[in-house]
Amino acid sequence: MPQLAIAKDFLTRYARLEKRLQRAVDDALDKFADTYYAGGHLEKVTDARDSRARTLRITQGYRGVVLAPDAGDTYLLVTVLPHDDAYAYIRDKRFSVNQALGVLEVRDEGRLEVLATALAPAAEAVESRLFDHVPDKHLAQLGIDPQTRAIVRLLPDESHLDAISGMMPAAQHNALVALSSGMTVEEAWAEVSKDLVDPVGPEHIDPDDLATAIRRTPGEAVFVEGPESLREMLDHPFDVWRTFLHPRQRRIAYRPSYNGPTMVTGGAGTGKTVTAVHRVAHLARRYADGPPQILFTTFTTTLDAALRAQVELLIEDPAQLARVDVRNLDKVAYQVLRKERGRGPDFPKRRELERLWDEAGADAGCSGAFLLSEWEQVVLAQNLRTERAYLAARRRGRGSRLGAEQRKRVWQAILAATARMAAADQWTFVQASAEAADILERTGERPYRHVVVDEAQDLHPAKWRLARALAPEGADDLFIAGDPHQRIYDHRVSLGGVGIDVRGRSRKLTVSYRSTQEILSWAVGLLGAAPTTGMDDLEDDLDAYTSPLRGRRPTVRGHRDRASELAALADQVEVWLGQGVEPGSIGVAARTEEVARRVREELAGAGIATCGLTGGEGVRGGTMHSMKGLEFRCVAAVGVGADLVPLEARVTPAAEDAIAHGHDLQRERNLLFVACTRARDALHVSYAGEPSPFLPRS
Ligand SMILES: Nc1ncnc2c1ncn2[C@@H]1O[C@H](COP(=O)(O)OP(=O)(O)OP(=O)(O)O)[C@@H](O)[C@H]1O
Repeated sequence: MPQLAIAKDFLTRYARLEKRLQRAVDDALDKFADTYYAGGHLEKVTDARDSRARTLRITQGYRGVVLAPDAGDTYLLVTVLPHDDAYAYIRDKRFSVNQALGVLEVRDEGRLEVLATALAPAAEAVESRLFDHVPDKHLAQLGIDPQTRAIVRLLPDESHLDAISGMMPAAQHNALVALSSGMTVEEAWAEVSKDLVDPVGPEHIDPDDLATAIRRTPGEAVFVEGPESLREMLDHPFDVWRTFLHPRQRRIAYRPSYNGPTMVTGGAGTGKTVTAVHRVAHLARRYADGPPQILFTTFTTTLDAALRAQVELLIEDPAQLARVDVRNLDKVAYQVLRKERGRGPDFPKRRELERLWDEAGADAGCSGAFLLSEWEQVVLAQNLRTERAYLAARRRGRGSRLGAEQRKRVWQAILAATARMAAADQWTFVQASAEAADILERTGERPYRHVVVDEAQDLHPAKWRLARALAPEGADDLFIAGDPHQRIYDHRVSLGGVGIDVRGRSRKLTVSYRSTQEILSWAVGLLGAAPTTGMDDLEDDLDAYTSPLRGRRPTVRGHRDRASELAALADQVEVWLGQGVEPGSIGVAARTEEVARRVREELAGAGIATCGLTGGEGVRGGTMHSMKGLEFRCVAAVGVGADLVPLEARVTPAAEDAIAHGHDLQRERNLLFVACTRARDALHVSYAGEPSPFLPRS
């Protein structure tokens, strides 16, 4: 049976082609698919470096590159490129099977040859070279083949190793990076083999067996079952994640079962959401009928729609799809309350509630806003039921200190306000979650079997208690995805504190598929040096966080005043639009509503259509908070000056509470990090007056 495989690069390049060219690719593939066992439409190229490489004619100006075996019947669609680039590719690239790992690899042999000649004098000039201490035997054990070894022996230092990363097979480069960082050969092997789909021994590796090598490399190339599944893939080219999960993501998502709550962490864009969506699909396969068994949830309604769209793309079987509820926890709490009480709770506007709380707070000498947040952030967060418990509670992060007498008055005011809310049947969302969790605890009812939580770092403890109570404790009860570096609200939850134990079941993703390395390295600098505590109470770092994507460094521009900053923003947006970036792929973020509004006015004044961050026609604009969970090709972060970032009104003064001050500053840093890491290809940061102290000094 002939076998057809498609490489990730083919799909990602196809996604970026104009519609006209995509149609031409479709036609060429249709013809090819009809007869591909004969290889009839493929063209052999006389000066091809790898005799198995062929071109597939798409149009006069475009070619597909196909790898065709000498014998057998496996074809790999490698990439699709403008005519000359395709021929240059075929002249320079060679494919091989890694002799230690068994995975498919590709190298730019043309450039490596040039480099070897150029490196020879530099290698002569130094006394010792980077890998002098590593015997050939160890290099071979790690899959470094003789050709690569010849170059490796010439490398004077790590900067040269970095420089050849795009030319040599990725797995071999990873092994060398591991060795150069001081690892032993055993440690380096553990590092490079950890993403293997199936462990292999060299004795089982056939250098000519491309089909098996492709099977061992599902993050880069996969077999398609036939023309229909190829069509299906090409119909959704931007959804590369549906097919090409990184082996680590796949292992986490498709592990048959976990014997308790599981957590996935990782920097922005490492595919936590994607992994969670695949986990949902995996769990859904268990159920053919009955009520929904899986809740997929996150903390805002705006993200619900995006998650639902992804789930619908991935789960094709309507019966399985019907077993999944995608909704945020506020809606779930509403349903639990409605079922219990026969009617749903009413959630008045925050301002309205604050007025009610203002009245209750008059005696205690506190504003309604302060009291309301004291209730939600201390009382409901810690589930305090009595005055005694409140008097003894830690009020971490709450700013102003309260003496015992003052606390008693605050407690009384809270009782009075909550009684008035109860009489009017008014609720806050946090309170509804706390109440729903209590109801489930009391009744023992468990509406779901599995709860999958995305953006977990920002859930209020009451919502965690609800999440915990929604599914019975046991295998696969909770699957949690989040990044503590992206905390942008005040909830610093310890999962242990809400009865969720993820010890031994915590996994980390480190490769960013969204932002380029240039954007990522710059953005990590915004986070500062303070250690971050993860949701499991352990320290979390972004040390191994990298991106395979390369691009331009972010630009940072200072301006005299806001008017000139915004005028320059309009120019920048024009440049992006002129480069062919779709308006909806440009996102502009500001720290405050006020600046976000001025941005939209300025762009509209310059004749550029704008809309909110999540929908509509035009360039998208909004606050940094509402950027969470989104992504854009180009991002402009505006107003990143000392006047707005950090936003003084949101930072507890150090004199009042030093710990709260530190937390608030970190949260402001995280917020800027979140906004900047929404960018895939380009990031532009600007300010008026003095720069934000968070910006790296240039
Ligand atoms: N294995 C993969 N191959 C290609 N693209 C991927 C892969 N995994 C994720 N992506 C893409 O990378 C981007 C980021 O993925 P995702 O939103 O899941 O990351 P995240 O870790 O949840 O990000 P954040 O924490 O910033 O919200 C998306 O465009 C997604 O489609």
